[in-house]
Amino acid sequence: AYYALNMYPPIEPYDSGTLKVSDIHTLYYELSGKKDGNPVVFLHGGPGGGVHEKDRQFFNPEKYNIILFDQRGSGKSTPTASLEDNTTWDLVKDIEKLREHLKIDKWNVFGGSWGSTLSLAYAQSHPDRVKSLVLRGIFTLRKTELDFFYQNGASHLFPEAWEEYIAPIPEPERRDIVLAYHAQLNSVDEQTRLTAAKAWTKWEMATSKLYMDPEHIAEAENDHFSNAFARIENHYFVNSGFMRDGQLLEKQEIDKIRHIPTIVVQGRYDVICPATTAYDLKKVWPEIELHIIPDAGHSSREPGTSKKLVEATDKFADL
Ligand SMILES: CNCC(=O)c1nnc(C(C)(C)C)o1
Repeated sequence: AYYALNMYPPIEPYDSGTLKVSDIHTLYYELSGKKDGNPVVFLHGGPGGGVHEKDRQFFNPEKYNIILFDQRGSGKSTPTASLEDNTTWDLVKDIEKLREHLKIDKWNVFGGSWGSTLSLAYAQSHPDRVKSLVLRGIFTLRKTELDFFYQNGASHLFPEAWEEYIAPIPEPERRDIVLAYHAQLNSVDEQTRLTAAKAWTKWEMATSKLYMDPEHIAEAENDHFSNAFARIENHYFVNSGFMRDGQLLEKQEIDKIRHIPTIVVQGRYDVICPATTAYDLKKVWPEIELHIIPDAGHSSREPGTSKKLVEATDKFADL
């Protein structure tokens, strides 16, 4: 329950809406907490993961105006799972469109996993709009990062789940599993797409916590969630996030955001976004506060991680 994770109690939005951001894409967003409070925008993971009602609970609702939205093709945004006009830089533009739509000048940014990737890309593109950054499970989509989780690395720690993940891929295609999945996730045959989407998603859900969580794993059985999550993640990964390898960690990029108060929370046993990337970020950006949680994996909702994330948002609540 939320108190065991040191999170704030469940709350309902005080408002929600949709925002048309391109010829085909419309975003779903929702506002919670204090209407005229300190604004914070939550950038969800995946990409393609969508927001979850529990994501509102990382923030003090008496202090923050909490803004959650589903990125292109994710969650309640439409068209679901669409890969058209769906790139990192389209999402960065969407965040600015949402900020202007909500008449916000500057805001705090919170993101984990892919959400940390997008937070860094957004801050480096619009540093003057970012009051603070709280990042979890640092992910910068370098080839080494993708290879570790999707080709050869995490597979050594979760051999049972790995066997299920590679099952849909014929042996000869296993030398590039992400590419092989791209073919199946974009197949003309709907059943092929769905089978691949569930196997892809189950691999991530099975490995996201220090202790495997059957309830979390069962979320992969949700067709709508898995289809969007798998198709959009795979699309971004085969395109290397539409960035140069290591771009977000380049000194010239970090110099643009070095002044922004930033707290990073990283699980020691995160096998999806291993701690080495958070450490590389710290080496190029020593000004950040880096907390490595000794008994956590990748998920935002493991006790040590959620406690530290709430401490971080409490620290920035009056900025
Ligand atoms: C490689 N993807 C990591 C990521 O962004 C992620 N992992 N789990 C999630 C959800 C919480 C959205 C399922 O996102």
